[in-house]
Amino acid sequence: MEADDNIPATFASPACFMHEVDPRYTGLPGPLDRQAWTDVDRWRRSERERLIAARLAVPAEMRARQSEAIAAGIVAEIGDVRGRIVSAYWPFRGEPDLRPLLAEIAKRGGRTALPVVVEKGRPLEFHLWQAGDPLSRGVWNIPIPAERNRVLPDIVLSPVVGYDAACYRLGYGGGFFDRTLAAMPARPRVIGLGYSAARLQTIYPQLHDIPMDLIVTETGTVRPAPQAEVSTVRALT
Ligand SMILES: Nc1nc2c(c(=O)[nH]1)N(C=O)[C@@H](CNc1ccc(C(=O)N[C@@H](CCC(=O)O)C(=O)O)cc1)CN2
Ligand SMILES: Nc1ncnc2c1ncn2[C@@H]1O[C@H](COP(=O)(O)OP(=O)(O)OP(=O)(O)O)[C@@H](O)[C@H]1O
Repeated sequence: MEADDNIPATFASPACFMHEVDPRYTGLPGPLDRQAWTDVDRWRRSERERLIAARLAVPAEMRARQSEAIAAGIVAEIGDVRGRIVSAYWPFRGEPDLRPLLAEIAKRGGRTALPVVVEKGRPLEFHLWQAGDPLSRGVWNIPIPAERNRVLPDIVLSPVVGYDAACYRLGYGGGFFDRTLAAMPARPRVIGLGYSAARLQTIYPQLHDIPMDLIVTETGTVRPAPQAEVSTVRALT
């Protein structure tokens, strides 16, 4: 087109200032901290292995007692469950066994569900399941409800491999719970749970990590400490 001949040469879009943004907010590792994220990844991998091996080394009957104490802590936290949907999980690799709690919730008029891996890299689904309902094998052979009654739980019980004082959760490394919570239309109450021996100074949270509302262990309940910013605002008003 001839009119274009008079337009001075310019860029098709504004210059990109991405290089001036903290790389963590672009979702891309920048050259300076790529090494740091690699280190965190490597550290997470070895901590997962260490913590899973440590809990599997605890005698089964001690783990069973700890599971009971954790279940009691959860009951105290969730209160009246009538008409509510609580999701838990089918335990593996030494996780606390909350199956008796699921039965208790059903007895108290709540509904219970299990997480289902649809595909690696995708959010989990939650399908209704209660004691006695048939199970089938899902991805990684994890037992899942045989019938597909998809629900959105009000309360999600999320087993931790490790946790920290800010209630961040270290899981198995699939990113499933983070992806799931990020994709849910309404945020459920998220209760992390695990053994107190799984406590870490920090999990080095990354932008995708979503903290739990609280963590229940066999020795008590951990709530995130109030943020420094929040107390500053309070102090000013
Ligand atoms: N009991 C229980 N069920 C659960 C979870 C959980 O934490 N506990 N999940 C919570 O998210 C989901 C499953 N998450 C999982 C994440 C990773 C692996 C796993 O074995 N990963 C392999 C790597 C596999 C691969 O990369 O191909 C591994 O760690 O070796 C298993 C389950 C849903 N069900
Ligand atoms: N909301 C998200 N969107 C895209 N990718 C995500 C999201 N959340 C997590 N991931 C990816 O998943 C990977 C594993 O995350 P992370 O190490 O936090 O797993 P985890 O919480 O220990 O595992 P899990 O929840 O399966 O037990 C990360 O590399 C991250 O990039």
